[in-house]
Amino acid sequence: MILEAYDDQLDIAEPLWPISTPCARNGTQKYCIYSNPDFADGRGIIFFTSPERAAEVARSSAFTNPAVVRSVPELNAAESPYWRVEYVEGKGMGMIANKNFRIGDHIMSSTPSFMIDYNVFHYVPENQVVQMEADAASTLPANHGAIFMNLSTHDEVDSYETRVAKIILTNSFDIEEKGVVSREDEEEETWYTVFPEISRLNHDCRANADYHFDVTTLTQHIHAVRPIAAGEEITISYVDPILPREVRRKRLETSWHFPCSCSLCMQNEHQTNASDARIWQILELRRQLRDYTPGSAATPAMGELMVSLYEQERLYSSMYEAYTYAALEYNGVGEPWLATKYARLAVQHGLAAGGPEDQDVLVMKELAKDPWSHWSWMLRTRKRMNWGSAVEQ
Ligand SMILES: C[S@@+](CC[C@H](N)C(=O)[O-])C[C@H]1O[C@@H](n2cnc3c(N)ncnc32)[C@H](O)[C@@H]1O
Repeated sequence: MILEAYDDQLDIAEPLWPISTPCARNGTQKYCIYSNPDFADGRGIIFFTSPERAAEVARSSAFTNPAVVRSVPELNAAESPYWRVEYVEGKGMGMIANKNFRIGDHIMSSTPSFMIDYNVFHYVPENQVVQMEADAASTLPANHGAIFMNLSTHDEVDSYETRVAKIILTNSFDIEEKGVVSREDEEEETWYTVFPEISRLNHDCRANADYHFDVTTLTQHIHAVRPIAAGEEITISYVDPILPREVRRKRLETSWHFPCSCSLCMQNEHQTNASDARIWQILELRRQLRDYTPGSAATPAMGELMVSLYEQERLYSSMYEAYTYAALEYNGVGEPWLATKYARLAVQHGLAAGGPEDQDVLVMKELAKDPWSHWSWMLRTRKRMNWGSAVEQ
């Protein structure tokens, strides 16, 4: 692995990325630090990626039209009437609600400190990644740098370099977005991303808030997915919530290195067995409801059962999935009113959890507008009765 100076890059030059460090090269692959301290009115942002991706990022709307980023409410707020950062027993710092929130209420929004292309971890040796991350962190504007360097490292660290690496490891979200670099022919890419203020949110298997990323503003948004009372801790789920307890616990131990002590993990044996049984039933129902062949056994009653199981399981951030299944089943047998009821609920809950671009939200908006013209109208009936030329087998 060779470290290369920045100035041999072809198409990335000032003022797109005013600050850089030497690049790492591995065969034809090349990965560099691209830092822009002017991003989001002087908040700053760092990318660790290839020159081609950095060039595309710099052409995206968040860079070419700063007004779109500026228009986000509560953007990068260091303090807020909505929340405060406070020590929480057994979890380190956490975020506490300063007011009551209703489902769908916006809590906070933040732009990243770092966005690291996942390929970096495949092509650049670990010690070099650590050194480049450390060099990059020092390019953040002072205020942003101080917030970033104060984030949790989960456990003790002994050097500046390890601190930066551990902060990134402890606080990153996987941002899987087509569109950060928008090339149709590309597979969806993943960016390992730190949003500093949002990093104070601790885990709960039945979280009361959820997040989604807006690619046009490079912003992570947090919304309430159930009513939150002033004084309650605001939480998100670090793992897929639709997993049996032992699997959730193991994932948290392996990936996050803390034992799960949320209310769901601490239930007694009867409650745990009942919860796990519901999870297995949800997974089986999901398989049947996703089956669109003529032989599918899916019915509206299964959609209703799915909604009930999600409610019993307190799957607040996923409720919109259950409503979506129910809406599609009712529409699939020609019940427009119940289909519309569930489609509206799916949109209401989905906007908070998945955001306006979420696939279920888009499909449910269409269904709620006109169930009769929706692709799902009488789909089950048509398939089972083998009606019409549009029937796929
Ligand atoms: C993204 S940070 C969350 C904020 C962190 N507590 C702080 O002090 O900044 C993730 C770290 O918080 C701690 N953490 C988060 N959720 C937790 C939970 N439910 N129980 C115990 N520790 C938790 C773990 O140390 C984890 O590595």
